[in-house]
Amino acid sequence: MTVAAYKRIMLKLSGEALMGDDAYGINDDVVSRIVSEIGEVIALGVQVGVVIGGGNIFRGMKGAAAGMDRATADYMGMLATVMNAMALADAVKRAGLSARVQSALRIEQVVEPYIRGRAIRHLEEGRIVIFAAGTGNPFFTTDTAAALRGSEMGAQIVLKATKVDGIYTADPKKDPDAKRFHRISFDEAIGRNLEVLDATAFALCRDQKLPINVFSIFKPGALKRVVMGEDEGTLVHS
Ligand SMILES: Nc1ncnc2c1ncn2[C@@H]1O[C@H](COP(=O)(O)OP(=O)(O)O)[C@@H](O)[C@H]1O
Ligand SMILES: O=c1ccn([C@@H]2O[C@H](COP(=O)(O)OP(=O)(O)O)[C@@H](O)[C@H]2O)c(=O)[nH]1
Repeated sequence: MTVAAYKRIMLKLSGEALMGDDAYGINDDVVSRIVSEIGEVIALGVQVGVVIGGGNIFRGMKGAAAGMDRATADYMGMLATVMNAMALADAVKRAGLSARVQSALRIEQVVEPYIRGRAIRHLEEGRIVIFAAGTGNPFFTTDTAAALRGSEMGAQIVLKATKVDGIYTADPKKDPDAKRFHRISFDEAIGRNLEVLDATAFALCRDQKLPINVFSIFKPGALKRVVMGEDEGTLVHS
């Protein structure tokens, strides 16, 4: 029998990645593929929490840059993550798996509020818990929400599925000579000011000794490889 390296994981899915090649919103094929990959790790007996982004619909910084009040724009960004969470949960259910959405902002006619003990119970029951509305606070990101919920849930690792296949010496979209790290320590990642995750998320994970793996959301099978402890993407360690 194949044995996963982790019993409980916190997966951060970028909102923008859900768009696929579309200009906006949620691409059904992309979401179905992600769901089937999550299904593969659930089948290994791994408990899966998901923190979902909202960048495909609204980003607070963009609103603020256009002259909006930053906190107002950030609340709009958090609401965008609730829509993504609902779409993902719906796709999970269509795939025959079980999911619950918990929101950091109260919106109870729509989804459950975030209640830590209840979320842990859902995970123990084998349900995928989708954490919506980030941390519930403006001026934060969903990367930080993944670090926070990962810590609260007692996850053994935070997995950031994103547009690049790991952490590079510089932004690989801007610098073609950038080299990928297989492993990097928190101190080095923070010291080098690498922008692939925000500093708050890095710092929280470092304090909690919660490792992070950054890998490509577009690479089929990458999630399972990470969960099996194989060399995939970049591991950030203490
Ligand atoms: N050193 C780096 N290594 C890898 N990616 C980097 C680095 N610096 C900046 N990036 C950029 O960070 C992006 C991922 O961060 P972000 O856009 O916040 O992702 P997400 O939407 O998945 O949260 C990548 O698409 C990449 O262009
Ligand atoms: O704790 C949080 C998490 C998110 N956001 C807002 O929600 C938006 C969408 O989240 P994010 O940019 O992290 O999504 P992603 O990049 O993963 O698509 C952000 O731009 C912020 O405006 C916030 O204010 N607080």
